[in-house]
Amino acid sequence: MASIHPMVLRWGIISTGSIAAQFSTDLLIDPKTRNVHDITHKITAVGSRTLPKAQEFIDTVLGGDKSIKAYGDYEEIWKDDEVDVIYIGTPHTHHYSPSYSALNFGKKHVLCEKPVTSNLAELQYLIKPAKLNGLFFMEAMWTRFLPLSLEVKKISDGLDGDWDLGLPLSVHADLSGDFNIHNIPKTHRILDPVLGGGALLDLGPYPLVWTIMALYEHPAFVNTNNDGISVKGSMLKTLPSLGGVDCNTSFVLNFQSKPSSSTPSRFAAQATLSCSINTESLDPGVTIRYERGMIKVAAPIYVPKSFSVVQYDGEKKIVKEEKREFEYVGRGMHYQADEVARCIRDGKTESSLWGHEKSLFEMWVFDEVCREYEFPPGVEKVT
Ligand SMILES: NC(=O)C1=CN([C@@H]2O[C@H](COP(=O)(O)OP(=O)(O)OC[C@H]3O[C@@H](n4cnc5c(N)ncnc54)[C@H](OP(=O)(O)O)[C@@H]3O)[C@@H](O)[C@H]2O)C=CC1
Ligand SMILES: O=C1OC[C@@H](O)[C@H](O)[C@H]1O
Repeated sequence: MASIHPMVLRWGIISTGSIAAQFSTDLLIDPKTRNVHDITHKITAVGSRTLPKAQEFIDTVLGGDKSIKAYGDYEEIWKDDEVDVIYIGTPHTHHYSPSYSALNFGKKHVLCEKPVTSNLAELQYLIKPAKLNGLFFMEAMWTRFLPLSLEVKKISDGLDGDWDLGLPLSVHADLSGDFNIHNIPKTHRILDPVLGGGALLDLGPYPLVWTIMALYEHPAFVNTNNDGISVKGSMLKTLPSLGGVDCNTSFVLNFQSKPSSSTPSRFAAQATLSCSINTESLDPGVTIRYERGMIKVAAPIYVPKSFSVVQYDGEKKIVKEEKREFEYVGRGMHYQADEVARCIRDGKTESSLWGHEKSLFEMWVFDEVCREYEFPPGVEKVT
């Protein structure tokens, strides 16, 4: 519905790397061109470790807009009264400190890149000041907000009247990328253990988000403090000369819950997930099998452009099939930004689609998978 006075959310951007540029570019798209009329986004400040980089980012990515302030450190961003919410796009192991300062000292809302922290303990420590200060805080799990994801979820949950696939039985999901690991500098964030290098923390969030959508959030899965969920992981690491980070990681999650009054069948499903930094993704990147059908999501699973669904009869004969394709204005990172704006406007401290509980679950899973991996001393700020 059109609003006469769209709420203007003022963003401060922390860091000037590749994803900060992509996210900021999506923020610049006029929401009206996306048929969004109730909120709008304005970047008011950019903070970098060096002032020239902040200014260069404004000049090259943000069209040289003179109204945007450039800062030569991150602290100035959370001190700025013209910033409502801070976007953090630093490497994984540098998510905790700026998030903590913004929430605790700056009393600013925060959207922080994935993985939200290096471990579960760090995340638990961030949620405390967020709650205490009544601030919105979310991991930038943009995939959860894509229109494609919302449609897959409706079918998967049995809420699309045209489809009746039954309960999910299994998820297979992979996100990989050939980062050319033998030829990039050892200081690249994908290899450097100090920056949280390796496959799991960088790519693992995406196979997991599809599992969370299909299984963890399924209306028939009754979750009692994760009691019905088990995790096992296996990591193949790079040679020490390449940092010794995880190169190929697989993890399996079992979800089981007893029948409830609303769901007479027992919920039992397995997710088999993988991520690699030395090879391409599998395509389709996600396959979800159900009692009476299957959904396949095309790679890349962080921003898929199509999915297909089939439904079977009792003899496993296909009775119905469909492929749906999607196009997004920009990269598609604005859907999560719109969610942030609406939550803040409505006084919410977390999103109902990707709230603290889901990020806590993600970091718990990663801690379990990482049992055989140790960060260099001092990298984890809370243990
Ligand atoms: N949602 C998505 O699709 C994607 C998310 N990401 C996430 O975003 C984060 C950043 O990734 P990406 O943009 O590719 O990384 P880049 O290396 O391109 O950028 C990271 C930026 O962080 C800042 N920074 C702060 N401390 C350090 C440090 N010690 N070493 C290096 N840079 C530092 C730098 O900005 P400055 O010098 O200005 O301070 C740098 O430009 C990761 O956590 C990743 O998981 C990445 C890609 C896609
Ligand atoms: O979030 C991400 O998605 C795309 C990948 O290429 C990137 O490394 C990762 O950080």
